Amino acid sequence: MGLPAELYGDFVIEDVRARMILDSRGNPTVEAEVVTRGGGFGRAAAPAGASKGSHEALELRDEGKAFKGKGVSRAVYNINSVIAPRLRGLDSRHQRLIDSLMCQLDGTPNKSRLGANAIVAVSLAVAKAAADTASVPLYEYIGGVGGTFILPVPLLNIINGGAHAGNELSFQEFMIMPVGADTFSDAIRIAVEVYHTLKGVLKEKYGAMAVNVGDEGGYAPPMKKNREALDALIKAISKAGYTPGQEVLLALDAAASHFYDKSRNAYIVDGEQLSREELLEYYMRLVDEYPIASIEDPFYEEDFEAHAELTSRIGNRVAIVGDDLYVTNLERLRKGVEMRATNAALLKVNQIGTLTEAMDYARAAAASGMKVIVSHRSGETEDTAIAHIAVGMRTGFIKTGAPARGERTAKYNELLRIEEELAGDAVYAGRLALRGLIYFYTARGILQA
Ligand SMILES: C=C(OP(=O)(O)O)C(=O)O
Ligand SMILES: [Mg+2]
Repeated sequence: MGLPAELYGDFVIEDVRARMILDSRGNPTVEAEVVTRGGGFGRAAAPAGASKGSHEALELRDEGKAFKGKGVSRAVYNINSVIAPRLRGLDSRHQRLIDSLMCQLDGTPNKSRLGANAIVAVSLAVAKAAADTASVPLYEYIGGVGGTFILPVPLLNIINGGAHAGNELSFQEFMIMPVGADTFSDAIRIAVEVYHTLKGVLKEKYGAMAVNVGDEGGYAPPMKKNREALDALIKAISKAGYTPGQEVLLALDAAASHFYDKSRNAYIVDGEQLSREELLEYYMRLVDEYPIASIEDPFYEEDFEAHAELTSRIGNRVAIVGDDLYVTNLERLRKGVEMRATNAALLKVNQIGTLTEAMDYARAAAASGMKVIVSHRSGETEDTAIAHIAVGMRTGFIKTGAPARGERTAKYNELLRIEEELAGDAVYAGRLALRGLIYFYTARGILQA
């Protein structure tokens, strides 16, 4: 069969170009555009982390004075002068081939020559251009037609701590999961009601300054202990008229590498020094006291054993999620699977650098029974690709900040549009997630976790 020659020609990449734009922290980042012969257009931008895992692919930054050494002119140059000439004339649908060509051109294990920021922007822009040429939305291009799409449960980070805020909270993210809704739009309404109610709760107890926001749009109150944040969330959920543990669950990103003191082999939590065993007990108490459904990076990024211990103790009722632990890297994920380190994996495309590698990682995680959470970075742009990846890959979960700040609402708003577009052909993952019935799209088809 195959497509007629004229149609095949439509998908041919005619141009690839790049520019510097700003991310949500006011830092330069790189944006790529791909144009196909048929007039298809794709534009994508690289996000940037603040609490990065040390095994992430490298984000190439300039060393000169401009932007205090944070510029991206080298990454932009690499797209325009190294990548673009090699991509022109290729079929934009050949994502795997194009991604591996970029990996070859780079030639390093961590994409340090061309920069993962350069590569990820092009990789996503190629997929968007191919989808546009085919006149299908990106989620459909990624996920294919014929199966029910799943609108993900959002994990909304509404209290910011750690590296994302100027307060003393040791955990980085205190999130809510509005599972008790029938639709994604209803889940967002619940989340917004809790977010706004939380503002009042925080003002009342900590004063007006407490509702200044952190990098991901969550409030950054002057709290000292993690339980203060959890108590505030519970109060806000109840005051907004919902039942914690039923309609709304809690989720944490401890981001423990950032409060791990290597020299003492100990964790500094709530101003106290805890051994790995004491931290494990601390988590066990927290999940008994609060309706916590998910804990990301509970231990520092090299301690697979401690993750495995926690997963064996509470993995039957709580998602233990690897972010800095896996950095969207298949090799590290495989080690995690072998050691049963976690039962869930975070997916950040820019941690590894190409859409193909990120999708391989998601499939491998799902095939081993792990839940997959598609994630933004703390430094974001208006790019909405991750909303499409979550729907297309039917991961059932997305974490993309508070329901405020344009770079975060860009993703939630895109999901609202997708929901409307799919109408009855999509289900909201909320109650499915509650019952552990999330379906994953895998290379071999649909798999029930
Ligand atoms: C989103 C996160 O933060 P960052 O982008 O700063 O790594 C995270 O740690 O999950
Ligand atoms: Mg994290």
